[in-house]
Amino acid sequence: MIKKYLLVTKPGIIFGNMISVIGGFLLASQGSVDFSLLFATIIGVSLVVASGCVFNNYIDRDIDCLMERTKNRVLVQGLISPAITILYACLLGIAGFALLYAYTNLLAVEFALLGFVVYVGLYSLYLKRKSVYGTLVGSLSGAAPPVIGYCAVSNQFDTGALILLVIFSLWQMPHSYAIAIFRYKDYLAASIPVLPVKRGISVTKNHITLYIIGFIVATLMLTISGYAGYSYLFVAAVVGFGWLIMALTGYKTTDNKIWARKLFIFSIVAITTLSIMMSVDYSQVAAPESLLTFVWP
Ligand code: HEM
Ligand SMILES: CC(C)=CCC/C(C)=C/CC/C(C)=C/COP(=O)(O)OP(=O)(O)O
Repeated sequence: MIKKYLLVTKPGIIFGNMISVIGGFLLASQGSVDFSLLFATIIGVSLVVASGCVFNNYIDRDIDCLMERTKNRVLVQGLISPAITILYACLLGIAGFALLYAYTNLLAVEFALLGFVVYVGLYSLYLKRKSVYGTLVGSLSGAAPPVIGYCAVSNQFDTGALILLVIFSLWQMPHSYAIAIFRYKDYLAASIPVLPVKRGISVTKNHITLYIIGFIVATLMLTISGYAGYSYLFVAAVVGFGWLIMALTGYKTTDNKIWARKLFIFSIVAITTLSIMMSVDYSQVAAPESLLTFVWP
């Protein structure tokens, strides 16, 4: 009974985002951690992400039934009624936003709202089905959780927050493209315009290589800008160049599916490792200038 209500929230994605929330939060904390704020931020963001995922699953029922990977999902099987699904998604979202509003700050709430609107509104409702740029727009939503974690502490969108946004946005492109390659038949069957389907696997390999190079530069900028230390820099360089070398083997591989699945698995290892390293190897920076002070209208 309960299991279907857990599965419909995409626990794997929630867990992955939780790691990046903690990474952003601890990076901004710079050693002085407010654990009650951390707990509220983790739960609040997880509830908002869960809400977004339930809405996404509700919206995607018609295409999920066409893909091997998703055809057995809870809503495709009709295990939860549409009305209950919508109510459940709303309750998760209300609880998450209320928690963030009560215990964090308006800037964090605004980034949660941004991530939610981009994921459910722009990506799920429209771009995923209509545009090859859906993944690029979707990556903005996936970059929201670590920025929420960071801003829950900093209460300002400074250079550190911007670098986090860029790191996580760039990371998601090879992550998603690798999936789109090893799940190529699924996306073709569901007519989802991901890059490999629209422009071919060779072009996608070029994009993957360029995005990983951009990702490496962005990850190193955290240390160069004084937000993270040299242990983080070393690990970021090893992980980034390891991922790049793995990507480059794609130009010689005889089996794109196996190569892409390895690249996807490495993407999870990469982002998890970096989230941990930025949590433990921050550096004491002077109070950074705010780049962007969102004000609530
Ligand atoms: C443009 C953004 C993203 C896209 C299009 C995307 C797409 C996907 C897809 C389709 C899967 C299922 C792969 C499979 O099972 O074959 C997946 C798995 C996964 N993704 Fe992403 N993802 C994105 C962002 C993220 C973010 C931001 C995180 C966390 C930081 C994340 C973490 C994971 C994890 C942990 C898995 C494996 C667990 C699972 O399959 O549920 N992804 N991703
Ligand atoms: C604050 C907030 C709500 C942030 C959103 C965090 C989040 C869920 C990021 C993932 C973004 C994304 C495009 C996932 C793929 O969805 P998909 O529909 O392509 O995946 P699927 O085919 O497995 O359903």
